[in-house]
Amino acid sequence: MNKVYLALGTNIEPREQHLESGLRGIMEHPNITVTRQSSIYQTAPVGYTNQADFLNMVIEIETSCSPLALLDYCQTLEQELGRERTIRFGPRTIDLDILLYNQENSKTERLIIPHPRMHERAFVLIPLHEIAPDIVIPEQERRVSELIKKLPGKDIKDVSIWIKNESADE
Ligand SMILES: Nc1ncnc2c1ncn2[C@@H]1O[C@H](COP(=O)(O)OP(=O)(O)OP(=O)(O)O)[C@@H](O)[C@H]1O
Ligand SMILES: Nc1nc2c(c(=O)[nH]1)N=C(CO)CN2
Repeated sequence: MNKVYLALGTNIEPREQHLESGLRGIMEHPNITVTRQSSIYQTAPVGYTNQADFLNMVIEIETSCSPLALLDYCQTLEQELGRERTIRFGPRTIDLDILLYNQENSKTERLIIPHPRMHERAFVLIPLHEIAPDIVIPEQERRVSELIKKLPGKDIKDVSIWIKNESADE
């Protein structure tokens, strides 16, 4: 079995529903077991900043799928959930990124593992730290708990725990 970390993100309403649909899609795959999931975080947009805040989370899965099979499946789910690719780093109903695949280091045209921007993104490192603080990021050769300390204070302030509003579902 392979231990993999995935990042989920959405900034189009209804954001919680999109996150839940993405998570459900992952759970429904016969060869994937979700073993841990972080809290949901509300995060200010990074990169292209003229867009709504995101909800982000990170999950740990065990899977017999290859990295490329996993990428195919994530992209199919993104399509099914109505993601349109327009602006780079722009708004999306659901974004599913592969962060880590065991301790592998690989670069192909379609897939780079570890995800090339994960080590500098508070919206990835903070949820990842909640579920796997001691995991080492290959290439960086640093634990998540060390990388998080290098984040600028401003980036950390842009990430806060999202408290689910139960009454919003009624
Ligand atoms: N680790 C990875 N996880 C997901 N996609 C990846 C990865 N490495 C490379 N890619 C490639 O990146 C392409 C663009 O992905 P996507 O549209 O999700 O980017 P983005 O979400 O806008 O930006 P970012 O990758 O910075 O989160 C995908 O088509 C995929 O082939
Ligand atoms: N806060 C936040 N910002 C982003 C995100 C994201 O998931 N959360 N995803 C991006 C492209 O993948 C670009 N910027």
